[in-house]
Amino acid sequence: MTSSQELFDRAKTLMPGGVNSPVRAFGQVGGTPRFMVDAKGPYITDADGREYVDLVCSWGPALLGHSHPDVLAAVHAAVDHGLSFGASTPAESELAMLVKGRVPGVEHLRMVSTGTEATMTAVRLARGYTGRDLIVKFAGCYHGHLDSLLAAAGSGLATLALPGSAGVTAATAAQTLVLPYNDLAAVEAAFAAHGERIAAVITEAAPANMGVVTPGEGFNAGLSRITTAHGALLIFDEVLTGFRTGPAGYWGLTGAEEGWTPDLFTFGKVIGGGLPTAALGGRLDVMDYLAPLGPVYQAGTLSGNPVAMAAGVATLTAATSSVYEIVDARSLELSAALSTALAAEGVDHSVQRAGNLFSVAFGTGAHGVHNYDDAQAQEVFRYAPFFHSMLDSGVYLPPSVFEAWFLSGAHDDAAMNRIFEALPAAAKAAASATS
Ligand SMILES: Cc1ncc(COP(=O)(O)O)c(C=O)c1O
Ligand SMILES: N[C@H](C=O)CCC(=O)O
Repeated sequence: MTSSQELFDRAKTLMPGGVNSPVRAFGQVGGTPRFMVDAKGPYITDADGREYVDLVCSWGPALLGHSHPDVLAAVHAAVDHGLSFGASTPAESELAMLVKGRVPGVEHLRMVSTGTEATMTAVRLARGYTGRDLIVKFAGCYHGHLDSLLAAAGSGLATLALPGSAGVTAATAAQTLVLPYNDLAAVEAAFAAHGERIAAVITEAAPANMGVVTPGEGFNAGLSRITTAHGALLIFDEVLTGFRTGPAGYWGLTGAEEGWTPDLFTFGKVIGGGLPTAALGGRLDVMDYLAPLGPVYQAGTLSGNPVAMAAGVATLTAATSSVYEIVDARSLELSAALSTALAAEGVDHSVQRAGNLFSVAFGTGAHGVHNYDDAQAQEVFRYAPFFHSMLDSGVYLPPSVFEAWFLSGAHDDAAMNRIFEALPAAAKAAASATS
């Protein structure tokens, strides 16, 4: 009996499934979730003292690696002045200025505590601003666990093979139109049929919750064009991609060059540097529709928490162009090595990429994954033996084939070599998997 097993057995008597977020439960890969007690740089250590190269990075926030000295120092300094004031602080504006400096389309910003709160508020704001009721989302895109966006939601729902969530009323579900990803014709058709009722289209800037999917050439630009033409808003969910795929997120790699800007952005993960902070921001006239200036209500006891703000400011300050260069280069190296190892064992696969984000899909061949149907049609059964082989070799991957792999600026040669050495055995395990 390992410490993780003992801790998991105890947790199961205290919490549903023994976890506080479903993907942590190893439901798709089986076995005992590792209980973690320490994380530094590219490594994470479990309760049994086993150290792993971490390719989860807290599901994205640890862009700089774990326990970055600048972030820890900023947090310690903030803690010395108190944990929470329930009042405005200078650090909120410092973080907002850093965001605006990177993403000029963010004219005003509202801090919240989780990505879910950011997207939930963006949806309410879009409805309030436009006076319309329908929201368009794409199958396989995950935007957090708000009722209206849980249909065909990817992430943990994909992992558990759930089409949506119980507890969402039919009336709420009916106000969400779910369309296939990467299909602009379907978007045009939805607007032709319901254009005067659609408040917003929400999309992951680059989907990473059905595995990674590359937005097709012109797809995001097309969403911007169509929504603008119909007086609807485009909500660009950068909770996962924001400040990770580049200094200005995925928009910085696409919209900035193509000359379009979404009406609203949502951010999470990296913006809080590992503490619970997220945000929504965008057009001034839309954002100022929020209370106290406007009629759309939103609030939060811990919003703009001073310790979280300090972590966010320190993280964005330390995330210089050289950090992005490292993450981009490591991502290319690792996805190439992954593909080489799988090909050597004759495993049909595609490495799915969007900026520096990537994931693997099995049995998808030359076609790859372009939407949720493709993602669900893959040979999911090959991932569990692949995952456990990597885990046994000291590499901690996301415990679901539908999640992205995350690197950091701290993934040095030693960490990368450990991953490279683990790949051949894992590829062999994937090759011999049976459904
Ligand atoms: C694209 C995207 N949007 C929203 C969310 C929700 O964020 P949170 O888990 O902080 O509520 C997530 C991840 O969880 C995400 O990946
Ligand atoms: N896919 C999710 C976020 O990006 C995984 C994190 C979670 O829900 O626990």
